[in-house]
Amino acid sequence: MSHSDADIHPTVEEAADDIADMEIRGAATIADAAAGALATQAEDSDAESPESFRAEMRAAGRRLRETRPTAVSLPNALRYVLRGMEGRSVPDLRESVVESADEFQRELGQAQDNLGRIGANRLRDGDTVMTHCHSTDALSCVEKALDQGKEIHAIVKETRPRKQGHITARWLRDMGVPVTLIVDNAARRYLDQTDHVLVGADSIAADGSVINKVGTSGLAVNARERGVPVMVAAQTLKLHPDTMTGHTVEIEMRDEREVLTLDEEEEIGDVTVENPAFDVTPPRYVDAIVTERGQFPPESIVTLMRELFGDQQGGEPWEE
Ligand SMILES: O=C(COP(=O)(O)O)[C@H](O)[C@H](O)COP(=O)(O)O
Repeated sequence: MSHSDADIHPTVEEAADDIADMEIRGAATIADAAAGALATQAEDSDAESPESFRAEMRAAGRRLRETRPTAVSLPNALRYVLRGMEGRSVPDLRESVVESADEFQRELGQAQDNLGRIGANRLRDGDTVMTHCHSTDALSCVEKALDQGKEIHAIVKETRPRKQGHITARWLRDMGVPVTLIVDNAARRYLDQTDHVLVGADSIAADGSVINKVGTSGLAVNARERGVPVMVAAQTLKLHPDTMTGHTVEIEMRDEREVLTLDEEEEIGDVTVENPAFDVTPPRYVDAIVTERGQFPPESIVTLMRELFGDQQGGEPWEE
């Protein structure tokens, strides 16, 4: 690496590209990768002064931050690691970043395990869950239920346009769960055979709204109409601190080519394609948000947010 103040490590560039291209995807996995990339930036830095080290870390943080806007786990991870940066010399700063990234990654894994155990208690022996997209937090609940000796079945929504349902189907098969894969449009029909809708979250807002893969809100409304409870598995890393002061969560709009190929467009003719990646499920359609700190009705999540973020003031650590 050269000695310029804002040198971004190739590992950070690669992680940022992979997050933007969804080679690395899912809120928890994105956060884990971002923390790991910051640790590499720190470890390999040849900055000669504390100022240039800090400038490098901020530049790396900004590069990662700009990849995808909706999953708050990403800025929450960057805040955790960069706020842990302390020391007066480059070696001290380096050590603090590496330690803080390590601690973040350990806590993330631990939170997912704890959340899984709490969520598993909602599932009974023989239950069928319906999933949407691919959520490691949601699958942790199924895994822990299996550990408790329960038999669980899954109806897995394909999840157009990227078909993350295929990843979920593979993970569940690896756990030994019988899987029925359905197209998204069949979900309402199969709710009659479903005991729980089980999804993850990219962000949870202060009013208890759940921001998750587009299609989650329609599924939740249908589930309410059919009397099927909706369970959202989301570790506290998914709580969005800015929403406590009235900010809304930005919904990522992705490339139209995920929906319509060039060949298809040539056949149809010129049309406008909209491809929002996420949507907002209002709290009244959600029965429980399961976190590593316990399960909450969505309306009361703000209390937990105040406890966790109440004292956080000031600018973003990658902008300072
Ligand atoms: O919506 C998605 C992934 O969207 P994308 O595929 O566009 O990233 C997942 O449900 C959440 O990120 C939660 O996942 P996890 O529980 O693993 O954090």
